[in-house]
Amino acid sequence: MLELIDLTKTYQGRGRTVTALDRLSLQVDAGELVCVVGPSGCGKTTLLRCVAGLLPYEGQVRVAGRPVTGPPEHTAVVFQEYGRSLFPWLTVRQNVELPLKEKGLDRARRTELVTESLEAVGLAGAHDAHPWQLSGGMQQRVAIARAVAYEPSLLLMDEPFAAVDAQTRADLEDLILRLWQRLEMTVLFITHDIDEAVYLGRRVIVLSASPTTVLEDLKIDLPAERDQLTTRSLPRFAELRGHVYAQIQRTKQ
Ligand SMILES: Nc1ncnc2c1ncn2[C@@H]1O[C@H](COP(=O)(O)OP(=O)(O)OP(=O)(O)O)[C@@H](O)[C@H]1O
Repeated sequence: MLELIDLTKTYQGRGRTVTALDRLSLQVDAGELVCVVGPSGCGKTTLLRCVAGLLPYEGQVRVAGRPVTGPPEHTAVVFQEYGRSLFPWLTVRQNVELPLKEKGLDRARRTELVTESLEAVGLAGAHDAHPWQLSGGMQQRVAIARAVAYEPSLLLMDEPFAAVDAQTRADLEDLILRLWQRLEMTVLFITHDIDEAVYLGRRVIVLSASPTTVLEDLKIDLPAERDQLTTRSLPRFAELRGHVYAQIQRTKQ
């Protein structure tokens, strides 16, 4: 589904060249949920933006076999800044519906998808609210509803829960797990939170410090059914998070 081969990204500016990604290779199969972690500034956002077709790059990025030269088809992105990703002058319903109009779906199908997705994220009663009338966690739910209503085969998430409180974050993590299982999407989830990566991911990709490449591709051998309390108290969970933590510390030395 997703293939990165020798992906390299350099930023040029004011006489300075930053190599954010250095011949990074990675493969994600259809239907996988893969988390990417790494030290601050290592290029996680850069990686996601290359895959989303928002940045030029060197090397190869392919989604469903096609080279990425712009936003790939059947792909949705959820960013960290929910405040900036929703249109404040549109209602919740209109925000979720907009990409469906662009996709050319008829009104009946759009209504069906908007209703279903808002229900799935627990916002069935908020259709006519404006984003600024909602809490941060609710706004991020709208952004998630908008992404899943689009019925993407690839969902890209860039630290989507970094700005919400711990309780909301746990709820949103479980929401993503449910939606992923139900909709059979491929999910690439960027986070700086090691616990979150181990809890959500079936694989965790640990990135090195800049110039960045893949330091480890770790299979998360926890039971498939995850639960905030049970999963996080498993000895294996503690082992895996300790291992990833040590790897990231090592990259900082
Ligand atoms: N537009 C830009 N121009 C120049 N350098 C940039 C630009 N965007 C990012 N960089 C540099 O590229 C590197 C990777 O940045 P990026 O934002 O992708 O990292 P990150 O891992 O997502 O960071 P964080 O964990 O802090 O969110 C950093 O050294 C950053 O300074």
